[in-house]
Amino acid sequence: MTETACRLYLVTPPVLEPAAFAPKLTEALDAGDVACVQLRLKDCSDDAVRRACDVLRPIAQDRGVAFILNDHPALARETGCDGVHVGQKDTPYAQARRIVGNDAIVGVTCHDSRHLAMEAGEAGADYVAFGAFFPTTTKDAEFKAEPELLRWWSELMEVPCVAIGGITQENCGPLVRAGADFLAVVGAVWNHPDGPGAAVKAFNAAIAAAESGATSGAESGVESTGE
Ligand SMILES: Cc1ncc(COP(=O)(O)OP(=O)(O)O)c(N)n1
Ligand SMILES: Cc1nc(C(=O)O)sc1CCOP(=O)(O)O
Ligand SMILES: [Mg+2]
Repeated sequence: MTETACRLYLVTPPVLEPAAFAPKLTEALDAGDVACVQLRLKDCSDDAVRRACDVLRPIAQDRGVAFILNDHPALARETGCDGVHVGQKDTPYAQARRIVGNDAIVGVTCHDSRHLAMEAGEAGADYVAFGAFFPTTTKDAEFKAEPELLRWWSELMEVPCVAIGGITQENCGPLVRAGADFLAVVGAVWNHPDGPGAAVKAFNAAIAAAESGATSGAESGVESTGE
């Protein structure tokens, strides 16, 4: 499996039934290169999060893919996740770090803000996330980011940056060329008409093409995908 400099960061749908979702996750991870999976469940109980972690975490970790929990540092630690992702309205970075420990991954949403990203990076975040780069139907995204932010960050800083929001196999090229270390994706993988495996393969090809300087078939709009 070819590993590109920019890698795929899968984020789960906000509502899922773990047993039904498990084969989809397996298909995605067995299809190509994925660096990380984030379990992002919204509007559900802590026990539902625990149950989903118990089913889905081993699928990722057995394949050497990091499993990160969104929003819940204490549950991330309790359930053996590799880390946690926190936003600006969630547990503050320093508290999340204290809860999960120094060996775990802590990623921080920074919207379109250089200031928030520098704060998070200086505090010790393992990555900063910028977005939304494109319109998305997965959530009401309040902020809009431009590829130039990724270029500025990656030229100046060592801390990896994640791009998120409406990213597809067709539109990801400029983000890859601007220096995104990871592309975080929901809809374009889980809603892909040919399934999540085909979606991961198409992302891997689009990222490799962007890194080699080519404009891929996907980027030129030849292939169609989910939202
Ligand atoms: C990789 C990544 N980037 C950004 C987010 C968004 O986090 P947040 O702003 O806390 O919003 P919710 O996802 O919690 O709705 C993310 N989850 N992952
Ligand atoms: C969870 C999330 N956070 C965003 C942000 O801008 O911080 S955009 C987003 C949704 C990403 O889903 P999709 O790949 O389907 O657009
Ligand atoms: Mg959050």
